[in-house]
Amino acid sequence: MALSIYRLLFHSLRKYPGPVTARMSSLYAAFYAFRTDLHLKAWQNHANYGPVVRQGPNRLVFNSFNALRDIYQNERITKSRAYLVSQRAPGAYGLFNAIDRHLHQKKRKLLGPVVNDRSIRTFEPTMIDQIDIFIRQLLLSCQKEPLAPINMTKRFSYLTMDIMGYFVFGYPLDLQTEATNRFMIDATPNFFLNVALQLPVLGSIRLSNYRYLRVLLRGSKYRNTLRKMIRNRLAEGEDVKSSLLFMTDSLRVSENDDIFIEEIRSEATFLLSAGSDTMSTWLSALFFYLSRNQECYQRLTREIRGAFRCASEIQSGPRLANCYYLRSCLDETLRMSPPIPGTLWRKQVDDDNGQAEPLIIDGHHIPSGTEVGVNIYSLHHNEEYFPEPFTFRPERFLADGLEAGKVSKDGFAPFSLGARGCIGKSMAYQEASLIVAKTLWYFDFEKAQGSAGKLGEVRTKDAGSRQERAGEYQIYDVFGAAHDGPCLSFRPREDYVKELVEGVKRID
Ligand code: HEM
Repeated sequence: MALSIYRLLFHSLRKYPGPVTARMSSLYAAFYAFRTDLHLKAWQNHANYGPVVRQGPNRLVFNSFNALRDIYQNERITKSRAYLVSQRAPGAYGLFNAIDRHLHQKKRKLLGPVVNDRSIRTFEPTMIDQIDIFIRQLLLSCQKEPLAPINMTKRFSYLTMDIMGYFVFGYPLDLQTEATNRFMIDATPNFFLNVALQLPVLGSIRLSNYRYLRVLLRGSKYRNTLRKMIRNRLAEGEDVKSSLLFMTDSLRVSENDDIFIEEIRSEATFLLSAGSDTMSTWLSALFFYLSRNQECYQRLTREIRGAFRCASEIQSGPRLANCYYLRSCLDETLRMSPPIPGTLWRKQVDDDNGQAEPLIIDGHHIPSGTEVGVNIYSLHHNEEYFPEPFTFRPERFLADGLEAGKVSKDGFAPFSLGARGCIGKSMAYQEASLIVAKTLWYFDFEKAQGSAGKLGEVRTKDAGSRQERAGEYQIYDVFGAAHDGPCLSFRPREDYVKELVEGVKRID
């Protein structure tokens, strides 16, 4: 009680507005994280309280691109200690939770060659093989039952995890064609992570140090499969072993394979999920918006079908890069339904004497010890930067659209920015562009008939639903985004799918 009164009346952040319960306790944000609508709550709070909101006793969330730059491109700011909840043992850090900036830099340097343009180009044929399997499975579903509703969340989750399985370990998870490994796409651990990230105190307790809790969250099946994938990779020899170096905490290869496997397991878990959950959200949301916005669908289809002469031409290069409308559809989807929709909490680093210089964020002097962040969903729906923010309008990202409202681009940050921004951004655009182009080359699609067709639409009883969200794809904030649907009906373009009919594999 006394603590709550202190936080409301005497705390150094007392002048910042916010819900009373949020100003008194972190449980406020944890509650909405538990409900999976914290992103909507943050957006509502900005509408009610303005561009700076106190979302916890010690936390301020901003809604401006100045704040975005001041926080995420600031060398004196690092991740909040709350990220330590994802640590798996004392002293063991991964790329995601390396709070120390020097350690993070070292790890990032090691990962660099794995995701640079050259290695992504080398990987492209494997990626295209997986996309072709996706296309064949769609075709197979159409042949079994014409216009059958197909749940795109499932299909994209399988596809993107299969791609990451090959990318990280050269391992065939085969989620697209076999049911055996499909437990790998469980979002439960991310849900618990997001709740824990709202409770900074857990960063000190480090819940995930408790082995049994970790097993409970990820399940032994998941852990065993990962172990198999790592062993499989190690069996390929010393060169490959060194290529996994970027995933070790010690930044060296352990002599003992068991320790080595343990070291890379948590980094691998993060990487598999970082590169697949996000992609699945992006693609599911885009197909949702295309199925509801006929003009965009028609324009994009014309662009893709006019850009290539045959399917084998659909690969990275100038033709794909010149599909500007495709790029703007991809960006508009990331804006409306960011795959990481929440607030990435940051904190000022103490200098060598344990002191911190005054920190200024968007003109505000921030007391030391305060955690700060920008909520990506709110920023992307800020009317100042994106007029009619709930309308899917890819044109706003085209060159002439940008000239009309240049400010928009500065308020667009689905991959975050700065030293901790997404390292997989180029690969993500490449993968998404190929998947969309290939699908539209071979198929026409539309929203499925009946109640199945509604899957993925905003439910009016959800918190934060207002009339303007009616055309939005429903995501649930679990650090990444959980979602379901859309269900679509596909029509193969007969002259084009003939070449695919051979080699269709049966789906379970
Ligand atoms: C739609 C696709 C994607 C989106 C929206 C996205 C978004 C993000 C965001 C917002 C972060 C910062 C997280 C934080 O500060 O806590 C991040 C980090 C990261 N992402 Fe992505 N990501 C995507 C795809 C990918 C892919 C395909 C890969 C792998 C190839 C990847 C690998 C990573 C890694 C390794 C980090 C950690 C970087 C670091 O801490 O230095 N991401 N991503």
